Amino acid sequence: MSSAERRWFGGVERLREDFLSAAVMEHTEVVKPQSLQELIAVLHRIFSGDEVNVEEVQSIMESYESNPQEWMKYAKFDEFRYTRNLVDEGNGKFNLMVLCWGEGHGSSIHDHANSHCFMKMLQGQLKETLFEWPDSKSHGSMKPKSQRVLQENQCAYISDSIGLHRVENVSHTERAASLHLYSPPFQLCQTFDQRTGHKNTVKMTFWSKFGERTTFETTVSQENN
Ligand SMILES: N[C@@H](CS(=O)O)C(=O)O
Ligand SMILES: [Fe+2]
Repeated sequence: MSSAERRWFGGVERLREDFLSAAVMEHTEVVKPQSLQELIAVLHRIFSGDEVNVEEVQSIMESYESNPQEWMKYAKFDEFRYTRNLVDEGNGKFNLMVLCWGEGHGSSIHDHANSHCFMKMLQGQLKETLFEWPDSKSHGSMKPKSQRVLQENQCAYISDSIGLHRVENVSHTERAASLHLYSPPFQLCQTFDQRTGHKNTVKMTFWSKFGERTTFETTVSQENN
């Protein structure tokens, strides 16, 4: 590409960014991000204020059409459990990450530390099972409230007021990848024993940050899977 062409493309990109910013500010909500980079730019704009419009975030994340080339550098799988790979720190307002689920990998039943949690499928399918918060008096097992299979490009939402969930890649042949946004960001969550309802606080760690594998010391305490 010549430098003149580069300038031209740069100009077009800026125009598109201005358009997206204006659309988001006016809540026209018809913005379809054309790339992961553009999705991140729109999310920064949406989260620049103090309020979170759940439907708006959900619909924008859903309208991004997953393109593996754009998120491949974050998709680092482990043989034994699902991995959490940080993509963007959202100016301190949110964490955006790619979660990589090998065949049969799943999370424990957990909460989301009072944050909003958006979960968009990038590849494959994930089964989400919802649970009620266990009653402190009843010592019995936790019964599933509902279950659904999330399909490619779908974006689900959960928060502690909706309940708890377990997420699983039940496929024996296909891996899965999902894009998660948490606002505000958090590092600790609670996991629950399905048989007793007993809970534990666990630290959530990153397998990689910005496409670079994090060191052993910071990943050793991952326990939510
Ligand atoms: N909330 C989980 C992933 S999931 O099972 O929704 C996490 O951040 O590790
Ligand atoms: Fe979760």
